[in-house]
Amino acid sequence: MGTTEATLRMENLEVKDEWQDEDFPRPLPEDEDLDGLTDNRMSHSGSPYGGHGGSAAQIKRRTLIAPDINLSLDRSEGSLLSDDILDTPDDLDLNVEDMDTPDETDSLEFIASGTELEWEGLYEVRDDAPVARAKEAPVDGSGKGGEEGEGTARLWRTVIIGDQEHRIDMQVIRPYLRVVTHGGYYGEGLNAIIVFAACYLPESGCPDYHYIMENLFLYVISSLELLVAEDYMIIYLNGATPRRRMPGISWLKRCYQMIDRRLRKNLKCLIIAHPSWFIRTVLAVSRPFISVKFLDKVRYVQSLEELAQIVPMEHVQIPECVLQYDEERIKAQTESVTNGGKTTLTKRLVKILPNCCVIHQDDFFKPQDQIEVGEDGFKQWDVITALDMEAMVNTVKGWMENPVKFARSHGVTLSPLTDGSDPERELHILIVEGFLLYNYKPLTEIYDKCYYVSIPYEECKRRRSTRTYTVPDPPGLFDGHVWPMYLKHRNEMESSCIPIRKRIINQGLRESLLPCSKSFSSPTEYLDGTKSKDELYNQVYVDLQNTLLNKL
Ligand SMILES: Nc1ncnc2c1ncn2[C@@H]1O[C@H](COP(=O)(O)OP(=O)(O)OP(=O)(O)O)[C@@H](O)[C@H]1O
Ligand SMILES: NC(=O)c1ccc[n+]([C@@H]2O[C@H](CO)[C@@H](O)[C@H]2O)c1
Repeated sequence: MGTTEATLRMENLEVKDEWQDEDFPRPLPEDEDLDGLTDNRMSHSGSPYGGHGGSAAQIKRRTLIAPDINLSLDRSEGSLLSDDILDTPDDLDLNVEDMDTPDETDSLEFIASGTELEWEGLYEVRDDAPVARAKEAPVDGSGKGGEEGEGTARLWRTVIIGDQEHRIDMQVIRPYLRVVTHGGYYGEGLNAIIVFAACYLPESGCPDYHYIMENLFLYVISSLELLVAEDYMIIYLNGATPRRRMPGISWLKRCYQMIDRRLRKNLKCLIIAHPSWFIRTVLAVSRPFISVKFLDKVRYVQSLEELAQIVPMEHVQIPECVLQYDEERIKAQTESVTNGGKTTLTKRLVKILPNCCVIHQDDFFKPQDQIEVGEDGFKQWDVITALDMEAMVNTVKGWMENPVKFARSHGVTLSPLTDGSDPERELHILIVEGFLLYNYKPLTEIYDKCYYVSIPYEECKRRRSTRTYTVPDPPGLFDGHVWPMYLKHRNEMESSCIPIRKRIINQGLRESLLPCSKSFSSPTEYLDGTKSKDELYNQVYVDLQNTLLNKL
């Protein structure tokens, strides 16, 4: 196999002759090397980390020495083995003090002081070369050391992180090595794509779970050190990962904290594919503790198609189960095509969104005897004074002040992130649904995400004729009052700078307003109410997910 000109610039990284790379995910070589590497690493059959083909060269065993990382394998506080880390997988106490992001100065410093490690050596790893040997069996009390010598010599990998030397038990993590892979490069230069496939993680109930995760942790950290030369992105494939395989928060937190400053700063984007509510909620509740800069790097994609729009996928390995998961999700979306309408839509959204409360504007109509009668002889139902808006705003404020209390008093079941977690810190959503929301200033100021459903005059009239409100429409109400009021309010709304992203084209429209609150801040979405109910639902659901995730 040929060499590559690519170089790693690794601050204070020392490479010793103890690193054996056979199982290690490697950066991709230059074009001419690609095929050989792909054969081994891009397929999912058999062991993707088997030895490379091609002419023999010498194995270079290397020890990576990364700077400024304090790792300890004892069980003292803060060490990898300490119970407070490993036994509290869902600990949300994210210390993100140092989750800062790159600035120009740091990058320059880094490049200036960087030690260059040439890829060349990494590709000259061959089976006929000297075998990496652990210096000694680990003294970890785990009994996992295995014996040195023939047949077991490759089972240990030595890495030096900070001042400490660590050995990775390669045997125990061998089934999980595909957790981290190199997915090629993006943009100009050596901007690596690192793929983290959560589905390959061990199940939390498996024997030696902590021991495996501890070794996997070291493996991931050292993989990152080796794979990342310049800026990089991580694709976190969350799909097809049952909860029992999800890494504990502490493990993820530890990963983040242990990677050195250069890696942290050079991380440009963390893409979470197929995010579950769990992952999203974790980030949501961690929001107060995670730096805004770091959160800005997080992007969510709902499908592999969406991922492919952002990332060159040529060398990104997608596990079979994730591919399947992706297909099933698309199917589910396509199959569910039917339905729509703002109340209908709201009812469906409430069922799927976590901790979601609803306030219906219609519930705030004043009693019939308080509704004014206009010059046209009709009761004026479609004006803001027909509604007790003060009461409505107070209700919205009640939710804002204490969504947990609000939810409980309205019979909304709260879904805790984890047993015993604090519901106050969880994500809460409020949908405010009504026909005259954007025309009432105290409310327009609180919406974070707005939807605007429109249908043409004829369709509106037709649908209305099938409805029976608590006070049925007298003949002529629609043309004499309802529709004219709609046009008036729409004009008012449009001229009051409320952002309607897609302007209404059809003159004969009646809108339903479906603003949605908490933690969103995106412009109003125009929805075509003539679409089927399912189409509308899918559109809003996906949009809400994306908006929520990207704005958190
Ligand atoms: N996308 C749709 N396609 C066909 N019919 C629909 C669609 N959406 C709603 N409908 C029908 O239109 C009627 C009104 O729906 P819905 O109650 O959801 O609307 P709304 O905007 O809440 O009305 P309101 O003016 O009472 O607030 C219902 O009969 C519903 O079944
Ligand atoms: N919900 C009611 O009490 C009521 C009574 C009379 C008319 N309406 C109509 O509801 C629509 C908003 O959902 C408005 O167009 C009202 O005309 C509602």
